[in-house]
Amino acid sequence: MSAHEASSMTDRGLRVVAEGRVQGPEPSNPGIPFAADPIEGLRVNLAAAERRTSALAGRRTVKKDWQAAWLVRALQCIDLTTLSGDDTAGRVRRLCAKAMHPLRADLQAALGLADRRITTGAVCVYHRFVATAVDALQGSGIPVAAVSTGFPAGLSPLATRLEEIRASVADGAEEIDIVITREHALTGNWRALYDEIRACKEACGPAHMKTILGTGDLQTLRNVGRASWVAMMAGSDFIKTSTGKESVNATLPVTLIMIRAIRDYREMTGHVVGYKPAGGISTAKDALAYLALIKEELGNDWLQPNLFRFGASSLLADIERQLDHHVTGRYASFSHHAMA
Ligand SMILES: O=C[C@H](O)COP(=O)(O)O
Repeated sequence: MSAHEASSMTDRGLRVVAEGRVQGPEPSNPGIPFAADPIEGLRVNLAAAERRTSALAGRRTVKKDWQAAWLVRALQCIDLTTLSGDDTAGRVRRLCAKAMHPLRADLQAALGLADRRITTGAVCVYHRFVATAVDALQGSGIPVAAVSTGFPAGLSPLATRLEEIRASVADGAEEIDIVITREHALTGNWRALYDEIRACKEACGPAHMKTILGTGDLQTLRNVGRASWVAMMAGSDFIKTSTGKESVNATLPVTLIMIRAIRDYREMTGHVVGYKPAGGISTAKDALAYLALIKEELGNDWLQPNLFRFGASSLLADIERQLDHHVTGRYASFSHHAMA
């Protein structure tokens, strides 16, 4: 198939990207005073959650000619992440270069998007590399997200975690991904969890706060739902599943519980909270299943980077590979794509 044929084939789908609002509503959540009722009253039906989500992964969620547009949108929602012990300034700079130009120019042109500025949603790094990333991304409008609370365990003293948040904001991070003390959730000490997250929110100042629940550590979906409520009541701008370091990271059933909590919280308070699944999401097919669930449960407003992000280190490579296939009809090897 020629690039021109592929381009007309995807035109209809890509109009969604071209005309869709990339800058839709922002999260706006000042939080509310601690309330025990939404936590104590929360019930979760595990079997129903699994039934609701099991079909998504298998079914063709989007028809072929819309897939390219959905995949480009998924790409725009990625927090392109490197969180390894062997991270270096050089690796972070390469990651930032990729975030600014996530699609090869020929591929972007073949998709009819040559005149669009397509970037990832953010770059996510350890505090040590915030200044490097801010410098590398200068002028791009791409925010830097920092994991700044003794990531990934989050067990350093609260004062140290708050200081780390303030230091990341001072270095230019516009988003802070905080990690909760899982012990508070596991022991039902919801008030302590609320106070801790509230203190982090204050330390974030103008930066958006994404609260990582460490859902794989929380033992039950009910705890996931309750921790989601506490995080939102305490003022989180986003709630996020995982650090990527737990043995189980983002899953669709966990997503269902968290996004329904977002929906119910908005109904109760009018406040809008974003969602970030993270960890282990590495294929375009996975990404499509998440987008389908978000669309069905929260609606189109959440299908844009202001309210939805994938925390992922390798998802971009597969998305680019699938888009390449869409355009050329052939699969390139992973090594063909930069940062693969
Ligand atoms: O928040 C992002 C995660 O740490 C990335 O996890 P991943 O490497 O499994 O994609």
